[in-house]
Amino acid sequence: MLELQQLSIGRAGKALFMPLTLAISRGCCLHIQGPNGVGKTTLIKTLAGLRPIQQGSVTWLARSPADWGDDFRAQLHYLGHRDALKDQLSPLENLLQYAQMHNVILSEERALNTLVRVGLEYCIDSPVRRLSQGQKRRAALARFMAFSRPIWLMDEPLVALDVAGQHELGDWIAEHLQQGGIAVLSSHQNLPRSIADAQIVTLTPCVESAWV
Ligand SMILES: Nc1ncnc2c1ncn2[C@@H]1O[C@H](COP(=O)(O)OP(=O)(O)OP(=O)(O)O)[C@@H](O)[C@H]1O
Repeated sequence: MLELQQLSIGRAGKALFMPLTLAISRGCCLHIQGPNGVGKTTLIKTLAGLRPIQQGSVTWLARSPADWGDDFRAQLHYLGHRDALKDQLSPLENLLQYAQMHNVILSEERALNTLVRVGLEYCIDSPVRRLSQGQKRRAALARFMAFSRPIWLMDEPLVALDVAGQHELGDWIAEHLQQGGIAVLSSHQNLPRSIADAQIVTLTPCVESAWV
Protein backbone atom coordinates (compact mmCIF):
# COMPACT_ATOMS: atom_id res chain seq x y z
CA MET A 1 0.00 0.00 0.00
CA LEU A 2 1.16 3.53 -0.82
CA GLU A 3 0.15 5.90 1.96
CA LEU A 4 0.22 9.67 2.14
CA GLN A 5 -0.25 11.20 5.59
CA GLN A 6 -0.94 14.93 5.83
CA LEU A 7 1.39 15.44 2.89
CA SER A 8 2.13 19.05 1.99
CA ILE A 9 4.52 20.05 -0.70
CA GLY A 10 5.50 23.43 -2.01
CA ARG A 11 7.49 25.69 -4.20
CA ALA A 12 9.53 28.65 -3.03
CA GLY A 13 8.52 28.07 0.60
CA LYS A 14 4.77 28.12 -0.09
CA ALA A 15 2.49 25.12 0.27
CA LEU A 16 0.74 24.34 -3.01
CA PHE A 17 -2.34 22.41 -1.91
CA MET A 18 -4.16 21.48 1.27
CA PRO A 19 -2.55 18.53 3.13
CA LEU A 20 -3.32 15.21 1.54
CA THR A 21 -4.07 11.98 3.36
CA LEU A 22 -4.92 8.87 1.35
CA ALA A 23 -4.00 5.25 0.78
CA ILE A 24 -3.71 3.43 -2.52
CA SER A 25 -3.93 -0.34 -2.29
CA ARG A 26 -2.41 -2.79 -4.72
CA GLY A 27 -4.67 -3.18 -7.72
CA CYS A 28 -5.87 0.43 -7.51
CA CYS A 29 -5.41 3.47 -9.68
CA LEU A 30 -5.42 7.04 -8.33
CA HIS A 31 -6.43 9.85 -10.69
CA ILE A 32 -5.08 13.21 -9.49
CA GLN A 33 -7.16 16.15 -10.60
CA GLY A 34 -7.06 19.89 -9.96
CA PRO A 35 -6.69 23.23 -11.68
CA ASN A 36 -3.58 24.37 -13.56
CA GLY A 37 -0.75 25.14 -11.20
CA VAL A 38 -2.22 23.43 -8.12
CA GLY A 39 0.69 21.00 -7.91
CA LYS A 40 -0.19 17.73 -9.69
CA THR A 41 3.18 17.50 -11.44
CA THR A 42 5.01 18.48 -8.27
CA LEU A 43 3.11 15.82 -6.31
CA ILE A 44 3.95 13.08 -8.80
CA LYS A 45 7.61 14.14 -8.85
CA THR A 46 7.61 14.05 -5.05
CA LEU A 47 6.17 10.51 -5.05
CA ALA A 48 8.91 9.55 -7.50
CA GLY A 49 11.50 10.82 -5.04
CA LEU A 50 12.54 13.66 -7.37
CA ARG A 51 11.49 16.41 -4.97
CA PRO A 52 11.70 16.62 -1.19
CA ILE A 53 8.78 16.18 1.18
CA GLN A 54 8.37 19.28 3.32
CA GLN A 55 5.63 18.14 5.69
CA GLY A 56 3.77 14.92 6.31
CA SER A 57 4.88 11.55 5.02
CA VAL A 58 4.82 9.07 2.17
CA THR A 59 5.23 5.36 2.82
CA TRP A 60 5.33 2.39 0.51
CA LEU A 61 4.74 -0.95 2.27
CA ALA A 62 5.00 0.95 5.56
CA ARG A 63 8.53 2.24 4.85
CA SER A 64 9.43 5.78 3.86
CA PRO A 65 11.47 6.41 0.69
CA ALA A 66 14.39 7.32 2.99
CA ASP A 67 14.12 3.90 4.66
CA TRP A 68 14.05 2.25 1.24
CA GLY A 69 17.13 4.19 0.18
CA ASP A 70 18.35 3.38 -3.33
CA ASP A 71 15.90 0.48 -3.51
CA PHE A 72 12.94 2.87 -3.63
CA ARG A 73 13.66 3.94 -7.23
CA ALA A 74 13.50 0.27 -8.24
CA GLN A 75 9.92 0.08 -6.98
CA LEU A 76 8.59 2.51 -9.57
CA HIS A 77 8.33 3.65 -13.14
CA TYR A 78 7.92 7.39 -13.71
CA LEU A 79 6.67 9.21 -16.79
CA GLY A 80 7.00 12.99 -16.73
CA HIS A 81 6.00 15.65 -19.24
CA ARG A 82 9.22 15.02 -21.06
CA ASP A 83 9.68 11.53 -22.39
CA ALA A 84 13.32 11.35 -21.23
CA LEU A 85 14.53 9.63 -24.38
CA LYS A 86 17.87 10.10 -26.07
CA ASP A 87 17.13 11.70 -29.44
CA GLN A 88 20.01 10.17 -31.31
CA LEU A 89 19.17 6.61 -30.19
CA SER A 90 16.40 4.41 -31.55
CA PRO A 91 13.51 3.24 -29.35
CA LEU A 92 15.23 -0.15 -29.12
CA GLU A 93 18.55 1.38 -28.07
CA ASN A 94 16.80 3.66 -25.61
CA LEU A 95 14.99 0.76 -24.01
CA LEU A 96 18.06 -1.45 -23.76
CA GLN A 97 20.16 1.41 -22.38
CA TYR A 98 17.46 2.29 -19.84
CA ALA A 99 17.43 -1.32 -18.61
CA GLN A 100 21.21 -1.37 -18.39
CA MET A 101 21.27 1.91 -16.43
CA HIS A 102 18.81 0.40 -13.95
CA ASN A 103 20.68 -2.91 -13.69
CA VAL A 104 17.80 -4.86 -15.19
CA ILE A 105 18.40 -7.83 -17.47
CA LEU A 106 16.34 -7.23 -20.59
CA SER A 107 16.85 -9.46 -23.61
CA GLU A 108 16.75 -7.89 -27.07
CA GLU A 109 13.89 -10.25 -27.92
CA ARG A 110 11.77 -9.00 -25.02
CA ALA A 111 12.63 -5.38 -25.83
CA LEU A 112 11.57 -5.92 -29.46
CA ASN A 113 8.33 -7.62 -28.42
CA THR A 114 7.57 -4.75 -26.06
CA LEU A 115 8.14 -2.14 -28.77
CA VAL A 116 5.84 -4.05 -31.10
CA ARG A 117 3.26 -4.18 -28.33
CA VAL A 118 3.35 -0.40 -27.88
CA GLY A 119 2.84 0.07 -31.61
CA LEU A 120 6.35 1.00 -32.70
CA GLU A 121 7.03 -1.93 -35.02
CA TYR A 122 7.72 0.38 -37.97
CA CYS A 123 10.19 2.65 -36.18
CA ILE A 124 12.10 0.37 -33.85
CA ASP A 125 15.42 1.39 -35.41
CA SER A 126 14.69 5.03 -36.29
CA PRO A 127 16.40 7.71 -34.20
CA VAL A 128 13.93 9.10 -31.69
CA ARG A 129 14.39 12.61 -33.14
CA ARG A 130 12.50 11.40 -36.22
CA LEU A 131 9.49 10.16 -34.24
CA SER A 132 6.22 12.01 -33.72
CA GLN A 133 5.22 13.15 -30.23
CA GLY A 134 2.82 10.23 -29.90
CA GLN A 135 5.48 7.75 -31.02
CA LYS A 136 7.92 9.23 -28.50
CA ARG A 137 5.34 8.81 -25.77
CA ARG A 138 4.85 5.18 -26.79
CA ALA A 139 8.63 4.67 -26.68
CA ALA A 140 8.69 6.10 -23.15
CA LEU A 141 5.78 3.90 -22.11
CA ALA A 142 7.63 0.83 -23.40
CA ARG A 143 9.77 1.02 -20.25
CA PHE A 144 6.72 0.40 -18.12
CA MET A 145 5.90 -2.70 -20.09
CA ALA A 146 9.41 -4.08 -20.52
CA PHE A 147 10.04 -4.87 -16.89
CA SER A 148 7.78 -5.08 -13.92
CA ARG A 149 7.73 -2.53 -11.12
CA PRO A 150 4.84 -2.21 -8.68
CA ILE A 151 4.31 1.58 -8.73
CA TRP A 152 3.48 3.41 -11.96
CA LEU A 153 3.62 7.22 -11.71
CA MET A 154 2.39 9.03 -14.80
CA ASP A 155 2.04 12.76 -15.36
CA GLU A 156 -0.52 13.46 -18.10
CA PRO A 157 0.18 10.13 -19.83
CA LEU A 158 -2.68 10.52 -22.33
CA VAL A 159 -1.17 13.63 -23.90
CA ALA A 160 -0.05 13.08 -27.52
CA LEU A 161 -1.62 9.63 -27.74
CA ASP A 162 -4.29 9.05 -30.39
CA VAL A 163 -7.67 7.72 -29.28
CA ALA A 164 -6.66 4.11 -29.90
CA GLY A 165 -3.43 4.71 -27.97
CA GLN A 166 -5.34 6.16 -25.03
CA HIS A 167 -7.48 3.03 -24.85
CA GLU A 168 -4.40 0.81 -25.21
CA LEU A 169 -2.73 2.67 -22.35
CA GLY A 170 -5.88 2.16 -20.27
CA ASP A 171 -5.67 -1.57 -21.00
CA TRP A 172 -1.96 -1.69 -20.06
CA ILE A 173 -2.65 0.07 -16.78
CA ALA A 174 -5.62 -2.23 -16.07
CA GLU A 175 -3.40 -5.25 -16.69
CA HIS A 176 -0.78 -3.81 -14.35
CA LEU A 177 -3.45 -3.35 -11.66
CA GLN A 178 -4.67 -6.94 -12.15
CA GLN A 179 -1.12 -8.09 -11.49
CA GLY A 180 -1.18 -6.28 -8.14
CA GLY A 181 0.44 -3.04 -9.19
CA ILE A 182 -0.71 0.46 -8.41
CA ALA A 183 -0.93 3.48 -10.69
CA VAL A 184 -0.98 7.17 -9.84
CA LEU A 185 -1.67 9.50 -12.71
CA SER A 186 -2.68 13.05 -13.44
CA SER A 187 -4.93 13.91 -16.33
CA HIS A 188 -7.22 16.74 -17.35
CA GLN A 189 -9.04 14.25 -19.56
CA ASN A 190 -11.50 11.49 -18.68
CA LEU A 191 -9.66 8.22 -18.27
CA PRO A 192 -10.10 5.36 -20.75
CA ARG A 193 -12.99 3.03 -19.91
CA SER A 194 -10.81 0.17 -18.60
CA ILE A 195 -9.59 2.38 -15.73
CA ALA A 196 -12.57 4.72 -15.50
CA ASP A 197 -13.30 3.46 -11.97
CA ALA A 198 -10.04 4.95 -10.67
CA GLN A 199 -10.05 6.56 -7.24
CA ILE A 200 -10.11 10.36 -7.74
CA VAL A 201 -8.41 12.99 -5.62
CA THR A 202 -8.87 16.66 -6.42
CA LEU A 203 -6.11 18.90 -5.10
CA THR A 204 -7.37 22.04 -3.39
CA PRO A 205 -5.16 25.13 -3.70
CA CYS A 206 -3.64 26.13 -0.39
CA VAL A 207 -4.74 29.60 0.64
CA GLU A 208 -2.49 29.72 3.67
CA SER A 209 0.72 31.52 2.95
CA ALA A 210 3.86 29.69 3.95
CA TRP A 211 5.57 26.90 5.84
CA VAL A 212 5.86 27.35 9.56
N1 LIG B 1 10.65 25.18 -11.64
C1 LIG B 1 9.78 25.83 -10.90
N2 LIG B 1 10.17 26.79 -10.05
C2 LIG B 1 9.31 27.47 -9.28
N3 LIG B 1 7.99 27.23 -9.29
C3 LIG B 1 7.54 26.29 -10.10
C4 LIG B 1 8.40 25.53 -10.96
N4 LIG B 1 7.66 24.66 -11.65
C5 LIG B 1 6.39 24.86 -11.26
N5 LIG B 1 6.31 25.82 -10.35
C6 LIG B 1 5.11 26.31 -9.68
O1 LIG B 1 4.61 25.25 -8.90
C7 LIG B 1 3.20 25.24 -8.94
C8 LIG B 1 2.72 23.84 -9.24
O2 LIG B 1 3.12 23.49 -10.55
P1 LIG B 1 2.75 22.08 -11.15
O3 LIG B 1 3.41 21.98 -12.47
O4 LIG B 1 3.03 21.02 -10.14
O5 LIG B 1 1.15 22.22 -11.32
P2 LIG B 1 0.12 21.30 -12.10
O6 LIG B 1 -1.06 21.12 -11.19
O7 LIG B 1 0.78 20.06 -12.57
O8 LIG B 1 -0.27 22.24 -13.29
P3 LIG B 1 -0.84 21.94 -14.77
O9 LIG B 1 -2.25 21.41 -14.63
O10 LIG B 1 -0.83 23.29 -15.39
O11 LIG B 1 0.10 20.98 -15.44
C9 LIG B 1 2.77 26.28 -9.98
O12 LIG B 1 2.18 27.35 -9.30
C10 LIG B 1 4.03 26.67 -10.67
O13 LIG B 1 4.04 28.05 -10.94
